[in-house]
Amino acid sequence: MITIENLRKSYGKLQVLKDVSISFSAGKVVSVIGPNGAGKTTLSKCILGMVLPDSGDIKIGGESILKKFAYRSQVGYMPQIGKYPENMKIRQVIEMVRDIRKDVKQVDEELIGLYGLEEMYEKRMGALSGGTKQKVSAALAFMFNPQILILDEPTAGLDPISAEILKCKILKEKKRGKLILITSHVMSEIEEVADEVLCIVDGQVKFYDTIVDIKANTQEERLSRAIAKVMNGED
Ligand SMILES: Nc1ncnc2c1ncn2[C@@H]1O[C@H](COP(=O)(O)OP(=O)(O)OP(=O)(O)O)[C@@H](O)[C@H]1O
Repeated sequence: MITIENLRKSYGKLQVLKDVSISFSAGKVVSVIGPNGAGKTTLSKCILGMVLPDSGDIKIGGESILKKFAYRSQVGYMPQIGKYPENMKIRQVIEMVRDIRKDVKQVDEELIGLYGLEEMYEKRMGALSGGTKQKVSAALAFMFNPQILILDEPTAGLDPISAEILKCKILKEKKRGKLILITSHVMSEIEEVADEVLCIVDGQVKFYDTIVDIKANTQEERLSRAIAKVMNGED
């Protein structure tokens, strides 16, 4: 579904992505892990078209997406921290985005309902708690039925019940054939929702494997220990 070929990106003298090549298939949840500053968000932003790589290519369904726009309607994004106009009400933000995406006839409002956002529609974005803002971001990411979802630390800041709702939604959409890339540092969460783990260290792919194989190869039941073993080269 997504093929990344020899991707490189530098910010000034800092080389953030160093020749990254990888393919992701539909119907999978892939957890993107790695130390702070490893290049995870930069990779996501390249796929989203928010950052232009210096060289290499990204293909979706076999076609290069670089400098193209139409494909973006197929990619939903939930940022780590959503930035919204402080004075707009939740209702206005949702209406505005719906207006931009008038082409989509069947909107998915499940998260709006499950998070009870309608009851808070008249609250201004600037007055919301961090967690409620996250719920708005999650609802918007899933709203237009994108084939690809990129979720950056999606449950950070959500209370346990709200996090559970989001995890169920992720699994439901995966079953419908979507590709979901999740950046997360929470191993228990990765274990619950992901099929595969992509580990990026210092701008390079350290490993990319299924959770089943990572555990089998390291003979570890717990994913955190299995990953620590792979990182230390003990498998
Ligand atoms: N717009 C930018 N200009 C300059 N440097 C940047 C920019 N965006 C990111 N960087 C740098 O690129 C490196 C990789 O950042 P990135 O956000 O991709 O890391 P990450 O793996 O997502 O980290 P984290 O786990 O902390 O979110 C970091 O050193 C960061 O400071």
